[in-house]
Parts: sequence; structure tokens; C-alpha cells
Amino acid sequence: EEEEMVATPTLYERLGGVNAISAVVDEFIGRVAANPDMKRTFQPLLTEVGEKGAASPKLIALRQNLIDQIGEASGGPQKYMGKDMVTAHKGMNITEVEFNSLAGNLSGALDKFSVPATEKNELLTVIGSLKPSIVGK
Ligand code: HEM
Repeated sequence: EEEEMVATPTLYERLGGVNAISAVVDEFIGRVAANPDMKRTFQPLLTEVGEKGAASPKLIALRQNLIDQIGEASGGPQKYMGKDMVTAHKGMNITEVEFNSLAGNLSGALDKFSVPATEKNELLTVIGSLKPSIVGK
């Protein structure tokens, strides 16, 4: 009898690769920008985007960092080159309420693209695991 060697697709592949992840990140950023809970911490970024629009270097860097971070964390070829999560959020004193509000924006972005529950929960679990490095730093 022949043995079938079928590789289990990575979360990255099941999400649809870099194009699908980029679309989710763009939707996520739009939701975060419109979320009143995010105003406190994201004001400097929002101000720069107000001045420079889509050419804002902060916005461009954050978008790329998020694509790389989600790509790498889900098993894709990307390499996250941003700050570690503690350093990136140091001094912000991010609360659990703010963290959960942002996670809700990611969840909404995944729903917008009809990402199935299995993949959605896997990604939210990966992101949720970063909470101790982000809240209260
Ligand atoms: C799991 C959840 C989160 C992830 C994966 C995440 C990821 C990131 C990444 C990759 C950066 C860029 C780091 C760099 O510049 O090298 C960043 C910056 C930042 N994060 Fe988060 N973050 C999360 C949660 C939060 C929350 C809950 C808040 C606020 C309520 C927040 C506020 C910020 C702000 C204000 C910046 C700086 C943006 C700028 O460049 O102006 N983050 N985050």
C-alpha cells in the first residue's frame, strides 16, 4: 500500500499568504485608527497621518511590521524586523481593556474577509500570547 505524504498547510498558507494577510492588516489599521480606545496611544501616529497621508513613514513602517510579524508568526517566509513587543510598547501603560479592544479590531478585520473560525482562532491565540509583553509596560 502506498503511503501518502501530505504536508499540513501552515496557518500562513491557510490564511492565503502575504496578499491576504496584507489586506487584513490594512483593514485592521483602518479599524484601529477609527477606534476611540486607541486615541490615547496612537495620537502621534494619527497626527503624522493627518499631515502626510498614506506617505506617513510611521504608517508605512507599522504596516510592514505588522505584515511581517503576522507572516512570520503564522509560518510564512517573512522576518519581523521591528522592535520586540516590550520595547515597542514601553511607557504606554497599555491596559487590558485597550488590548482587548485592539484584538476586537483584528477579529473584525478577519471577519470582514470571512477568514474561517479555525484560522481566525489560531491567529487570535498567537496574538493573545503577546499580551503579557504589551499590557502594563
Ligand atoms: C497583540 C497586540 C499587538 C501587536 C501584535 C502590536 C504590534 C506592534 C508593532 C509590530 C509595532 C511596531 C514596532 C516598531 O515600531 O518596531 C507596534 C507599535 C505600536 N503599538 Fe502595538 N501591538 C499590539 C497591541 C497594541 C495595543 C493594545 C496598543 C494600544 C492600545 C498598541 C499601540 C501601539 C503604538 C501606539 C505603537 C507605535 C506606533 C507608531 O509607530 O507610531 N499596540 N505595535
